[in-house]
Amino acid sequence: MSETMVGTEPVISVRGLGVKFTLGRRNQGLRELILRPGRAKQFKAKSFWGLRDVSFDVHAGEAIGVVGRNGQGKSTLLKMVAGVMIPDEGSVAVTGVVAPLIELTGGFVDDLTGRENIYLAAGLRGMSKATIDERFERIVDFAEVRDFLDTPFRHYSSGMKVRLAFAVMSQLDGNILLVDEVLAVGDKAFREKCYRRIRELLDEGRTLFLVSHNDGDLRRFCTRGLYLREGRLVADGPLEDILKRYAAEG
Ligand SMILES: Nc1ncnc2c1ncn2[C@@H]1O[C@H](COP(=O)(O)OP(=O)(O)OP(=O)(O)O)[C@@H](O)[C@H]1O
Repeated sequence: MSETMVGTEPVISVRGLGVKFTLGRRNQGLRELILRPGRAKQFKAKSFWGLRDVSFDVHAGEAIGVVGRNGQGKSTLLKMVAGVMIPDEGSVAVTGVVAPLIELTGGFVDDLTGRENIYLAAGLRGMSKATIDERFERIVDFAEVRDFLDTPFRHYSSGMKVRLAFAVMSQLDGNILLVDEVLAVGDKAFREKCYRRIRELLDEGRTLFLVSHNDGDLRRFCTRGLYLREGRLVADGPLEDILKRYAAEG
């Protein structure tokens, strides 16, 4: 954290955050199910904490890399900051607006054209029609889908889908940028373009949360790291220290 941040209010404040998941676990194999159908409805619910006792503050302009092995709570943490999940314990306070570059194509509709999806996705995230009109060309240029604008989204290649979704989301005005593995998708040229766009957004003073398994991507943007293990925040500090610790334990 720089000297100027000391004393300023955090843009994200997470306190004692806990999220509990319940998995429906079938108690019988298929054989049992067929041979003894009367007992086929026996299930055992299994609960576990996806996140537990997580606390930290983030100040405006910080760029944070979130690391941890598969299934340790990284995406869940970003979803909590995005406000798309409700905590079972603790709290997440966010000042400002979040631009979530997570589950990118989630809000896109297969039957609508690229053009319609741009208006729908940006509109749903609070962008006015006038602003979308104004940024439309920029979005289309970035996504390189001009020839497919009036084609239904379902006919886009998977790379084209992600390109269009990233192009829309990265034009949102949110002061907090959440990026979850989108850089792992797409070809090299598109990744470079995403890097440039993220750098621009950072230079404008946005706050970044980046989940990645790629140390190069983390080092490129982030100065601070959060290390999650089994839903617990086991380390929070300078990115290099966090990467070292993760490498030693991972
Ligand atoms: N809605 C849900 N219901 C039940 N379990 C869930 C749900 N969402 C996540 N989980 C579980 O919570 C744990 C943490 O998941 P999460 O997606 O946050 O991990 P991650 O660290 O992002 O993993 P990866 O590196 O594989 O993307 C996993 O065991 C996952 O299966």
